[in-house]
Amino acid sequence: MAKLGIDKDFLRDFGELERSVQERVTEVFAKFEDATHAGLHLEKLTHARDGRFRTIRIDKFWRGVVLAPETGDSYTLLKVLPHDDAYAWAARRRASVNAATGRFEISDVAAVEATMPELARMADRAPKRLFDGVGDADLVRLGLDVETLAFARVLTDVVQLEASRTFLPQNQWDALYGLAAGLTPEEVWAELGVAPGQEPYDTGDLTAAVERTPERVVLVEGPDELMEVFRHPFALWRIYLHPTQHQVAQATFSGSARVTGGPGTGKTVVALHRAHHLARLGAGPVLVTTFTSTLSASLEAGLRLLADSAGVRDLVEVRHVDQLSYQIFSERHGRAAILRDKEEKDIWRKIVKRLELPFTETFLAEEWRQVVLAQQVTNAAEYLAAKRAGRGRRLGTRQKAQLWQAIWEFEEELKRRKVWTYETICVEATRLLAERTEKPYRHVIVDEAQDLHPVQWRLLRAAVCESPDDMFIAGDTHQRIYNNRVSLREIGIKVAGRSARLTINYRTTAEILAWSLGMLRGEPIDDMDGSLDTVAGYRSQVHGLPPELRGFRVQKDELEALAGQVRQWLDAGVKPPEIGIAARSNMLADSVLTVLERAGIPGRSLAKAQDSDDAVRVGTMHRMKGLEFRCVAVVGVGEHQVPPANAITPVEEDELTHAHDLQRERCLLFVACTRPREQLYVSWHGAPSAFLSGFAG
Ligand SMILES: Nc1ncnc2c1ncn2[C@@H]1O[C@H](COP(=O)(O)OP(=O)(O)OP(=O)(O)O)[C@@H](O)[C@H]1O
Repeated sequence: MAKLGIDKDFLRDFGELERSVQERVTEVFAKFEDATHAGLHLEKLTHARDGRFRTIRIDKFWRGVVLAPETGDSYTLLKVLPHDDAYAWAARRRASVNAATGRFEISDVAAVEATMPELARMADRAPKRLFDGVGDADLVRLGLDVETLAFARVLTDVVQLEASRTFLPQNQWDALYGLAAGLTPEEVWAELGVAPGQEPYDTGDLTAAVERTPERVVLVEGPDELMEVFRHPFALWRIYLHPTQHQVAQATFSGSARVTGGPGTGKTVVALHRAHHLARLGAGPVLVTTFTSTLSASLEAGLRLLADSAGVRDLVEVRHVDQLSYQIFSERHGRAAILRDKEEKDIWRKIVKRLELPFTETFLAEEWRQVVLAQQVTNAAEYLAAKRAGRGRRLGTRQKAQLWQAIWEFEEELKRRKVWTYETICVEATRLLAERTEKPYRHVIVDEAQDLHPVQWRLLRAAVCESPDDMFIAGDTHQRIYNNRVSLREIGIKVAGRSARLTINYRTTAEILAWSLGMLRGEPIDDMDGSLDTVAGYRSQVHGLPPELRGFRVQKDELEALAGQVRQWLDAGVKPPEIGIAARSNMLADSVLTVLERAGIPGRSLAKAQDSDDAVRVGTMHRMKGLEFRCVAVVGVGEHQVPPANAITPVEEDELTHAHDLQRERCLLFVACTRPREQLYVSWHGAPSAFLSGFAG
């Protein structure tokens, strides 16, 4: 039976073809098997560099370009173009097999030949070349063929390399780009998904190579599968995974595992694929969880796109972690009365006053959350012995005794009022789960892991037995936006030796990514497992405009200019929901909504938006976590607004917490700035935020 492969680049083009052409393409390829048997429709090119390219008639005007094997009957659809363009496209190119990865690649040989002489001339005059520090043996080991090696040797800067992305063989370009981004040959090797000691592949067997390239070619067995691929042409992540993403999503781990990586590197994509994979294996229920309802709704939507059968879908449950703890709690105790933030502050305030304590209520609340709840402290002796690693202010025994008295009174007050906080519900739910011998889930998958509190981690740990593939954790500590710092080891989650790091950003442009990363440079950020995380090697392969930074004298001018910017995006054809506006405070987000309304632009708060709302999304930076838009404006990034004074513990109260607060605020701005796919606009009035120093001009 003939096998048809669909190349990733074609699927992207397919989404942009006119509907009538899309329908015709679908019809032609639904009958592809008959067509190839009849041997009628595939036409050989006369002046081809690669004799294996064929064209196929779509209609009078359009032609498909198909790669046909020398033997066997597996075909790959590469392009659909107007007649002459299709022939010209195929005539310039060659298909090959990468010796290191075994993957199939296409190169635009004509472009390589046309560019080489000028690059060589420039290289002769240049003092240094881009890959002077890497020997031929390493480049060959990384899969470079003779032509690409010669090409790499005349490159003098990374801009030339970036410009060659469209014509060099894909994996070979990836290897060069990884080296140019500062990765070692070994790191590049690992990223390409090549096992250590892997023998070179047979570069003559194209059919095997196509089958070995799932990140680029999806093989369809019949018309139904074909329709399914064509149904969501822009959701490429459903079908084509980077080798590292694929490996992590499908691996069998002897225990818990995790994936890390910068913004937009596909951690959520991997988490979804993993959930799907584990559900397919069918060992038991899979929980997919995270820390907010907005995020769990977007995970749910992603899974709906991915899960192809009801059986698989039924095994996966998506819910955010507080929802899970509340459910377990309420099954036993019924509804819980939740203590509101304001009430909590009042209780602490009264205790401070009554005991005449030299601490603020914020300090006490943090001490309760970050020490007592985080470490399951239940009595004075345990509190005296507890680690206060994340807390800067040193306390003497007498002060600790005072603090314990305050915390004890607070907990007694909660009991007296019969009220709960999300954390105490979580603690109780964990206790209930610990009593059960049957755990509710066989696998737990956590997204945005950096923002879970230790009590939430304990709940999740208690929801699944320790076993192979029990927990899978996706997160990025550079995007931590709450004060929750956790050591996975201390919670009983061991991921050492079972971690993967993603480095290619699929969301944002290289310009936006580089600018945003500048904001974090030099910040020491933990990796939740006893070491420091790094941003080394993060890169994007797409280019666009640099971020636009604008300062104003007063807020009124800033917001008016924002409305003008949004109008400009809309006029350029960006749809309202593809625009996101982030502000540090709810109040500023509300002002933005008012200004948009006055300008006649539909706006919707992210807290209330439904998928179907045709409006610009406006919300706090916190709400932007995990989301993405074509264009993003981050407003109010002034010296007094970011960070806001009330979010930063005074240095004289607690030095370490002060530093952590600043880091968290910096990361929050980083999160907001890494949401756009195409354009970023950042504005302020008065002096810019200190976080922009060195960037804002
Ligand atoms: N293999 C892939 N092919 C195409 N697109 C991809 C791939 N992997 C991820 N993407 C796209 O990249 C974008 C970012 O992916 P995702 O949200 O999973 O990243 P993330 O690492 O979780 O991001 P963040 O940490 O910033 O929330 C999404 O639009 C996703 O569809």
